Amino acid sequence: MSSAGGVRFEADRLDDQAYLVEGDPSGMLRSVASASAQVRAAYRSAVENGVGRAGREGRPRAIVVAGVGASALVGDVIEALCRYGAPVPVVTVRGHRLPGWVGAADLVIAVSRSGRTEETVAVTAEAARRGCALAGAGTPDTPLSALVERAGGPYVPVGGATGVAGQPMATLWSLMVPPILVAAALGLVPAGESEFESVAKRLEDLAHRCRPSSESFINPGKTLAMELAGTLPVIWGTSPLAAVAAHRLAIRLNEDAGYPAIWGELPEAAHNQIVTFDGPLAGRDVFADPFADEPGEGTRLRLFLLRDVEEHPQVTRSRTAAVRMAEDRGVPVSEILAEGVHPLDRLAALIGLCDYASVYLALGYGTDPASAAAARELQARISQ
Ligand SMILES: O=P(O)(O)OC[C@H]1O[C@](O)(CO)[C@@H](O)[C@@H]1O
Repeated sequence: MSSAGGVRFEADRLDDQAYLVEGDPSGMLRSVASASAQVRAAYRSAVENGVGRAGREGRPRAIVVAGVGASALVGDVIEALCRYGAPVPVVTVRGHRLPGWVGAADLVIAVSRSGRTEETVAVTAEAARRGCALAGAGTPDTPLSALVERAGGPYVPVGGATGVAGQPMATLWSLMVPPILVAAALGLVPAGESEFESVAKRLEDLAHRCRPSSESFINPGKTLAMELAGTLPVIWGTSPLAAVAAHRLAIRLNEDAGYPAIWGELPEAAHNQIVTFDGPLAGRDVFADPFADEPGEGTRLRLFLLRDVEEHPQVTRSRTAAVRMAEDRGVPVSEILAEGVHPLDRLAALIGLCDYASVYLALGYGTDPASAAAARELQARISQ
């Protein structure tokens, strides 16, 4: 048993079927299980809504993806997919303003589940004023959809769902598939029906293995949640794409469980975050833990390596050395190896598992994974 902020993580809860329903009133576990359905539906909807027209006027000079939070990860995924093979730069803008260089030769893809997020709407409006080509994904009949449609761009509607199914964190795949298909229409990413079907199958398989009725000792989602519990997680990706999954896990932990997390990417993290293995938060209790049952129990640093089979050889050396160094210093390490040939398959393998782990972690702490109350409070405070 571990505790944080006076809230106990109770592993038993993860195998208590009644609690998994009661403790998750909005059905976040069901929304994670819907990932494969999201992929299939978003593929159909993107095709029906004409994402293919993005390629008709030739390639843009650059692609800018506008979004914040989970929606901004879509830009990071496209950037990671395009980084080494595509002749077009991809930049994600998480803020209110477009960089000065963006102009009429560029394509701006706006991503927002709500279609109303202040930053994303502001950037898209600025892009429209500068004459950029626009595309988008999110809720229809919103300020965002109006901007994209007025500019003649494809806008792929994402659900009309309310509750947890309407939350950006719960709809990553619905938001991600259409912009990737825009990049595919531009010849930048090899992704079509068969690739997305394979992603859907992988997510389906994970949903089966991580289902609530599968017990902790054979359930990889519950196992990962138990490894996360009581730690300050340092999550590293070993490739650009795996780093997006690391970022995704960190922000899911924040939003689902109110849990802190540090994420990074090798080789960069080997130049700075590795020093934390020698720091005051490593290898022993870091927060006084009034509920600890055993001496030595409490929150401490733990390294989570999200591994991609496509690692730079020097990253492989760096990772191997970092694991040894962590073990020498008493920092526990969990490694998750992404399976799959296509990069999207490997991304799905990592994100699919991490999404379950994050929700199970929240439930183990008795937290409603759909509340994200502080983020809403802040938005409400600044919108007045
Ligand atoms: O996709 P949207 O609706 O623009 O929301 C962006 C982000 O804002 C939040 O709703 C928090 O304010 C996050 O949950 C989400 O990832």
